[in-house]
Amino acid sequence: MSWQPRRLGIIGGNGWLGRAMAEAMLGSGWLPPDALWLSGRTLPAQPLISGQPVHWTTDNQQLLNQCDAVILSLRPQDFFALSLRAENTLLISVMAGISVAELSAHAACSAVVRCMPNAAIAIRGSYSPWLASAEVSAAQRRWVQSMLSTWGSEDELEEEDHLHYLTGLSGSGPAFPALLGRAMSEHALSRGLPAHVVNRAVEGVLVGASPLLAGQNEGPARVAQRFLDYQGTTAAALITMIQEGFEQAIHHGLQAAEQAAFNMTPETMNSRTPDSVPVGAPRTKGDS
Ligand SMILES: NC(=O)C1=CN([C@@H]2O[C@H](COP(=O)(O)OP(=O)(O)OC[C@H]3O[C@@H](n4cnc5c(N)ncnc54)[C@H](O)[C@@H]3O)[C@@H](O)[C@H]2O)C=CC1
Ligand SMILES: O=C(O)[C@@H]1CCC=N1
Repeated sequence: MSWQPRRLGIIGGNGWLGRAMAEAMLGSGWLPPDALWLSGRTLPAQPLISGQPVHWTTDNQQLLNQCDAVILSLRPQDFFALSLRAENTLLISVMAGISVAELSAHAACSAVVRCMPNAAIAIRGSYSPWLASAEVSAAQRRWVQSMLSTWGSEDELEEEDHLHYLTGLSGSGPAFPALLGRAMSEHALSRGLPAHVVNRAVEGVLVGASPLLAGQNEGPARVAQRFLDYQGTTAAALITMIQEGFEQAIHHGLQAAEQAAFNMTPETMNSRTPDSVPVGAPRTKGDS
């Protein structure tokens, strides 16, 4: 048996992710524009890139009345101020750190899905792990899978802790190669190379070489080892980077993101600064 909502809504539909999700679902032909409702605090200054005639509203209740599946795509710190009753709605959250239990309690809704896409939705290349409350039926799960497939690839998870962890690893996704690229650019520019050459060299590394790593389990580890075994100039760079703490910095960064996701409470949401979540700090929410 299949499940199909009459209409799908996105609360926060004018944001970075909201617009990207809408474009992906429309652009793939998965959703007709008339079946999509988007809400924002104000009506958008710009239509969707695709120019498709979707419904826009500033009234979240109107959106809820129209739609039987609704994606929550507002910032976590705006969630608890949102007045929401979604009893008969399949509620799908992309928000970092707001648990299934919190979603369910705040929205008076038992059928809840959490997923964690990343900014690569814009090119339909997101990896989006997700999990569902027990009240989400098998048919609804299949529908969720098909929706997430328009954003890129997906995996259903069993444990919410794993979603908190992946909020950093894959949810932050494009930010990490971007940081690597920034460090490489800064160094090359400091050595006097022309900016256009630096830009093309870094893009070649991050974008051109990435397909080398695609689709292979353990791919990055094998590729790195092959260069280490070669014992050439690349190994000189890798050995120095490893000795200088490259991997430790990555591990600490992922741990900091996990802690930030796990400890997202109304108190921490508005007060997070780069050093406000110490690495290795004890977990404070939940019992695991
Ligand atoms: N940007 C990213 O790369 C990722 C973001 N996320 C999650 O996605 C969610 C959305 O993130 P972004 O799109 O980046 O944020 P954003 O700030 O670009 O968009 C949020 C939108 O929600 C709107 N909004 C706030 N309160 C509202 C209300 N009461 N009713 C209707 N609209 C309201 C804002 O005006 C804004 O347009 C966040 O919870 C974030 O944790 C998850 C994975 C990746
Ligand atoms: O940086 C953030 O808070 C969002 C949530 C997960 C990835 N990006």
